[in-house]
Amino acid sequence: MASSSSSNNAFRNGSSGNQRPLKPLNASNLKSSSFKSRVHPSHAPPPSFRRSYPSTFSASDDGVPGRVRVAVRLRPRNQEELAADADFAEYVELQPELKRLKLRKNNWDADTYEFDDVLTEFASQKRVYEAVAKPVVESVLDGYNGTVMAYGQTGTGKTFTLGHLGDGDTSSRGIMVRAMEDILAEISLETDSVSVSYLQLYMEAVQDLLVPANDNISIVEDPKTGDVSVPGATVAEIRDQQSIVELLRLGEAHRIAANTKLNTESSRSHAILMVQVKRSFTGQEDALSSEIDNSSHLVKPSKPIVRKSKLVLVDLAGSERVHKSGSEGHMLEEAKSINLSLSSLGKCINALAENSSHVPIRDSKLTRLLKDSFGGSARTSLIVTIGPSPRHRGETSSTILFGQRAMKVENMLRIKEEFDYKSLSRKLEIQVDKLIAENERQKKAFDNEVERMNQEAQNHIAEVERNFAEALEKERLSKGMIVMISSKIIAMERSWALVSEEVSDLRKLLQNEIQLRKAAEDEVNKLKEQYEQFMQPGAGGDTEIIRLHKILEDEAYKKRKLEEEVAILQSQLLQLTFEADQAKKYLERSGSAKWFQWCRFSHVAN
Ligand SMILES: Nc1ncnc2c1ncn2[C@@H]1O[C@H](COP(=O)(O)OP(=O)(O)OP(=O)(O)O)[C@@H](O)[C@H]1O
Repeated sequence: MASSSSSNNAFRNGSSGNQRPLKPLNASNLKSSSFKSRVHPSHAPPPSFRRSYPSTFSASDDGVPGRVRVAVRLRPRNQEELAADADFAEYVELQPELKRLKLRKNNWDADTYEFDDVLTEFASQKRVYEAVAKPVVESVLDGYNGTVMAYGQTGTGKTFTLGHLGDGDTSSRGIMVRAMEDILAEISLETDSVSVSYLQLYMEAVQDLLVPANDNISIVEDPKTGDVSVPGATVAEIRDQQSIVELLRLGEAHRIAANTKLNTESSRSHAILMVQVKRSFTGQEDALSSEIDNSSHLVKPSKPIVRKSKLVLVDLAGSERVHKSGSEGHMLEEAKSINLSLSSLGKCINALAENSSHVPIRDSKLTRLLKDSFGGSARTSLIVTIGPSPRHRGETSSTILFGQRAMKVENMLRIKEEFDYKSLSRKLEIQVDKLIAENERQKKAFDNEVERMNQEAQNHIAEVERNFAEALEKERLSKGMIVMISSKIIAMERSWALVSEEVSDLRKLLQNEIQLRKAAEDEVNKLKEQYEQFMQPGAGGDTEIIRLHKILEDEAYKKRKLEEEVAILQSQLLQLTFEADQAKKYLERSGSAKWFQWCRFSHVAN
C-alpha cells in the first residue's frame, strides 16, 4: 500500500491532483473561490443547471463521478510530546507542496503516501476549511449532498478541526462554524431555508445532542429514493450565525457531559451535524405553465424548483478503539460498539475501493447514516488527523491507510431537485387572489366612474334646468316689466294728454280770467271815474257809492280766488311735467328706450 505505487493507485478512480471531479458538468459553479461573489439574484439555477427540468421528482440519472477526497492534517506537538519525544527523530515528514507524507520506518527507510492535501502542523483553520470543506459546501449550495468527516486517533485534533467554536479567537473557528457561515452568506432567507440536527452515535444508539433525553432515534431509509433520514431528531431552523454557534455550544456541552459521565476526556461517540439546505428558484416555462391559460393576460408563474441538499459533518470517535478493546464490562461493550461502527466503516470503504459487489452498509448505524457519503451521491471529503509522536506509530499508520483506501472510493454525485407543486399552487393562489382583487378594484373603479358620470350628468341637467328656469323667470320678469312700463307709459301719456288738456283749459281759463280781470279793472277804473265824479261836490248820492264799493270788494275777492286757482293749476302743471320727465329718464336708463319707442309706436299705432 505504501510508497509511490500505492499512491498512484489512490488516483485510479478519480481525476488527478487538485482538479475537481465535477468540472465537466459544473465547472463554473464549483470553481469559484469566494462564496460572497456567488450571487444568484433571481434564484435562477446557476448557468450550468439551466436545462429543462422534468415536472416530477428527479434524481438526475446520469450522475457525475466524484472521488472521495482525502486530506491529512498533522497536529502540532503538545507539551507532553515536546518533552517525551525530544530524543526521537521526526517520525512524520510532510511534503505539502508535493502533497506527500512520509512515515519513517527507520533511519534509512520511509513509506510515502500521497493525499489530495497535506496540511502541516502550521496550517491555519482557514486553510484547512478551504482545502477540505469549502468545495463540499459549495456543492451543497448547488444542490448536491455533501459529507465532511474527520477520522483519526484520539487527541489528534478531529474536534479541533471540525467543531472548534473559536470563542475569543475567531481565526480558530472550525469547519462546522465556517461552513454555516458560508451557507448563511449564500442563501436568501426569503426563499431558502437552513435547518440543522445535531446527533451523536454512541453504543449503536442515535442520540439528540440538542435534546439529550431524545436518545434512541431511529434511522429511516426511503424505500424509493434510498435517502436516509432521522425523523425523530430535533430540527432547528437557522437564520443567523449567532444561533448556530449557540446550538453547537449546546451540543458540545451535552457531548462533553456524556464523556465526563464516562470519566474520560476523549470522545467515545461519533458527533454528526446534519445541515439541511432547501433552496428555491424558478425554472423554465414548460407545458404546465402554458396549460394555465394560453389566451389569458395572466402572467404565467414560472416553474418553481426546489433543491434539497444535505451537508453531513462527522466528528468520529477515536480510531484507536478499533484495535484497543476495553478490558471488561461497559468498557468492553463500548469498545465493541465503537469498534463495530468504525470497522464496518473501514470494511465498507474497502469494499467500495475494491469495487466489491457487496458493501456491508447495514452492519452498523454509522454506515447506515453515512450511506450516501461513501459510494453514494454525495460529494465527500475526509480529513485524517494524525499526531507527530512515534509512540503512536501504529495508530498513525492505520489512520493513513484508512485515508488511502478512502481515496479510492468513487461516488456518483447526483443533484436532487423537485418540482415544487406546493409552491406553484401557492403562487397560483396568490395570482388568482391578486386577479380577483384587481378585478374587484377595476369593477369598483368602473362603478365609481359610472356613478361620477351619472352625478355629473345630473348636476349638469340640474344646472341647465336652473338656468332655463332663471331664463324663463327673467323673460317673464322682462315681459311683465315691459307690460308694466307700457301700461305706465300709456297711463302717463294719458295723464300727459289730460294734463295738456287741463293746461290748455287752464290757459284758456287764465286767459279768460285775465280778460275778466282786465274788464274788471276797466270796470273799476270806470267806476273810479264815476266815483270821482260822484264825489265831486253836488254830484252825489252815498247809497250809490256804498253799492259800488261793495261791487268793488266782490270783484277784488273774485280776483284773489282766481289768482289762487291759477297758482294751484300752475303747481299741478309743474308736478305733472316733473313726473313725465322722471318716467322718461327711467325708461331711457333701463335700456328700454327701444321698448319705450316701440310701446309708444304700438300705442300710437293702436
Ligand atoms: N492543529 C492544532 N493546533 C493546535 N492545537 C490542536 C490542533 N489539533 C488539536 N489540537 C489540540 O489538541 C487537543 C486534542 O484535540 P481534539 O480534542 O480535537 O482531538 P480529538 O481527535 O477530537 O480527540 P477525541 O477523539 O478524543 O475527541 C485539544 O486540546 C486541541 O485543542
